[in-house]
Amino acid sequence: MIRLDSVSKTFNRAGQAQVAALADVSLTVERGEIFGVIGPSGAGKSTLIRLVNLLERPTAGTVTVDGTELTALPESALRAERRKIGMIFQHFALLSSRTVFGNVALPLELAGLDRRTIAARVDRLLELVGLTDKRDRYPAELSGGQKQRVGIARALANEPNVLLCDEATSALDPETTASILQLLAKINRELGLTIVLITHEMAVIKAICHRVAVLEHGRVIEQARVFDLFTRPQTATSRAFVASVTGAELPGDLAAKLSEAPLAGGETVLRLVFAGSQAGTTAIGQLARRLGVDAALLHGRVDSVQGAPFGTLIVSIPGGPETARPAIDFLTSLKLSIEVLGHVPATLRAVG
Ligand SMILES: Nc1ncnc2c1ncn2[C@@H]1O[C@H](COP(=O)(O)OP(=O)(O)OP(=O)(O)O)[C@@H](O)[C@H]1O
Repeated sequence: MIRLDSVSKTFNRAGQAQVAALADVSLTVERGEIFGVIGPSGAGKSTLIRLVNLLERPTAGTVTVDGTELTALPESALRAERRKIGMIFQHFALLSSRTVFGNVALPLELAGLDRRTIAARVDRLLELVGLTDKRDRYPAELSGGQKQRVGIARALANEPNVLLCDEATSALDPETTASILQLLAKINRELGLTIVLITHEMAVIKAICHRVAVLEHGRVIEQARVFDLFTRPQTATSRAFVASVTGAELPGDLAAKLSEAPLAGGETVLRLVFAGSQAGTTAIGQLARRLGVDAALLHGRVDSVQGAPFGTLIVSIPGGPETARPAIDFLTSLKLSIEVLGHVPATLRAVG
C-alpha cells in the first residue's frame, strides 16, 4: 500500500552544516494495517511521515502509495493523490473561526461538493467520531480529545485510503489518549483504512499497531510485528522502549547498586522476555534442574499485545561470571530474549 524505497532527506541550513534527517530508509506498509514508527526525539519521525504525502520531498529515493509513485508526479496530479491521504496532527490544526461542522466540511468545500452531499457526509463522520452533539460548537469550546476527534473526522472527509497520524495523542492525557487510539483502531477495522502513525511512546505502539519500525539517527534499525518486537527486541533502543511500558524495571535500591563490570563471586542481573505466560518460569525451573543454578526472581509480570500474552522476568544469577555465562547460553537456547542489566555483590541477594 505504501512503499518507501531507499529514501533519504537532507536539510540544508543557511550557513550551517547539512542535517541528514533520514538516510536510506526502506519501508513497506501493507493495505489495512496499522503501522507505527517509533524513535527518540530527532530520529526523523516527523520527516518520515511528511514524506508519505510529500509534504516534504525526499532528497533521494521514491515514495509509492496505492501503486502510484508520488515522487514521479507533477504538482497538479500530486494534489489529487494527496486527497486520498488524510492526516491528523499533534496540535489538531483546526480553524478557530469555524464550528465543528465547518471544520469537517472544509475539505469537501475545497473539493467542490454540493451543500447537501457535504452536510450528509459531515453528519455521518461526526457520528462515527462521537461528536454529533458538538456539531455547532467552536474549537475553543472543546476538550483536547474532542478536538482530535474533529481532526479525525476532517481527515476522513475525502474518504482517504490512508490516514497519517503525526504524534496525534502526544498532547493528550493518558485516558483521552486511550479513547483516541480506540477510535483509530475502530476506523481501521470498520473502514479498512491503512494507518501510519509516528510516536515516541511505546504504549501507543502496544495499544493498536500491528507492525512497527524503530527509527534512530534517521535510519530504520528494526522492523517487526509488534508482538515480536516485544518478545524478541534486537537492539538496545528497542529493548529500552519495551521496558518503558512493561514496567519491568529493577527495584530502585538494587538499580542504584548495579555495576557494569562483572564481580567475582557476585550476581548477574538479567531481564528475560518471552512469548506466552509460562516460558519464563519454566526456563528458570530447567535452569535449576539441568545446571543446578538457583536464580532469584526480582520482578515478574505478564502482559499482552492485542490479546497475545508475553512475560517479563528480572532474575539474578549467583556464582559470578563463571555461572552466568552457561546460564545465559542455556536460556538463550530456550529462545528467551535476554538482556544483562548489570552485576551486584552477592550479599545483595536478600534485598531482591
Ligand atoms: N525544516 C528543517 N530544517 C532543518 N532541519 C530540520 C528540518 N526538519 C527537521 N530537521 C532536522 O532533522 C532531524 C529529524 O527531525 P524530525 O523532526 O523528523 O525528528 P523527530 O523524530 O520527529 O523528532 P521529535 O520527536 O523531536 O519531533 C533533526 O535533527 C531536525 O533538527
